[in-house]
Amino acid sequence: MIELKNVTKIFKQKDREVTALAGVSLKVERGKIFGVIGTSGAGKSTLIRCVNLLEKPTSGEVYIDGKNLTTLPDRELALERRQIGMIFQHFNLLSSRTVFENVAFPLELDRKPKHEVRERVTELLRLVGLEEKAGDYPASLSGGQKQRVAIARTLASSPKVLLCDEATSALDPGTTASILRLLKDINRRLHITILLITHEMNVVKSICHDVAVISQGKLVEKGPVNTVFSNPKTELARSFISASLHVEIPEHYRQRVTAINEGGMSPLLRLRLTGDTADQPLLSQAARLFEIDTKIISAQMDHVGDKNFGVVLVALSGRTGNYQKAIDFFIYHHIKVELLGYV
Ligand SMILES: Nc1ncnc2c1ncn2[C@@H]1O[C@H](COP(=O)(O)OP(=O)(O)OP(=O)(O)O)[C@@H](O)[C@H]1O
Repeated sequence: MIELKNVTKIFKQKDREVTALAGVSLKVERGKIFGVIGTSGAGKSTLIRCVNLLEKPTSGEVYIDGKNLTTLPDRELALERRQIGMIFQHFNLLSSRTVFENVAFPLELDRKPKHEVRERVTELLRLVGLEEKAGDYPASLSGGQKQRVAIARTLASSPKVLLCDEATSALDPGTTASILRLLKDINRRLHITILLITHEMNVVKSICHDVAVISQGKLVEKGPVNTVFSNPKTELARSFISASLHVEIPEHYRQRVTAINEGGMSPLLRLRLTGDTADQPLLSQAARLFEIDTKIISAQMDHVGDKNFGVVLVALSGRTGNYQKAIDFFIYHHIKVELLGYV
């Protein structure tokens, strides 16, 4: 449905060039939700803006539904763009228009008859759960409600593709979850293909089928979400996954932890479990094999599809001479181990 082939975007400034995208290729199958995740400046906005040619790629091709947009004359491109809806972090609503009038706007531009506009807008406001706000102005709405209006407005043109540019970044976690549920619902019910960009792995985890990780304008990793979560190949993907888990050293441990073992102290380890390691009872196996004890201090396990992953903070005790053997055992079984200090 969406295909980028070797897309490069170079911004030319007075004294230098910035390569925002360097040979990006990706394919989003019809009816799927595809997430692109990356840190600030990685090229996410440029990538999503290249899909509807708000930014013209310096080289490479962009296909929507099999049509190469990069070679279309402006008039045809304008027609194709109607099939591509877009929502933004800051909603971009028209403040002088009511909720109803905002959603009606694209239909009015299309010169649809009044009764058709009324019917369609009412239906869309029902879909996003805002029928009662039809006469209100954007200023009186919450962030989540504004984003619902923006979604309804973009759906008014019956797009085949929806591009979401950090659509939940300005929202609190509860509102984010409800907007993500709405996007998932739209994807399922209206069969709209969604490409979203985000810096939060939770967004990807909640609704995406596939994910790509972008760094310095390149896609460094991509695949089905459960494969990437269970077996991340790059350090960057791993760090996004851990950031979606909130495992902190508790304050009373933080105060006691020392960099050097002052004798008889317990190593404090952070264990990152992904893929098969998360399904195996490796902590108790290590305990039996090496006569050590593992005290769990903090932990969070999560799952995507049928794959588990998680982070566990443990303090080792027991047979002191076997600590390193236990750590080697974990590493051998593909657990990522960090020694945080001694307590
Ligand atoms: N119009 C422009 N002119 C020059 N450089 C630009 C322009 N737009 C983006 N860039 C540069 O391209 C790179 C990628 O920017 P982009 O906005 O795509 O990143 P991003 O991942 O969306 O970041 P953020 O999450 O902070 O929005 C950055 O180095 C940025 O400074």
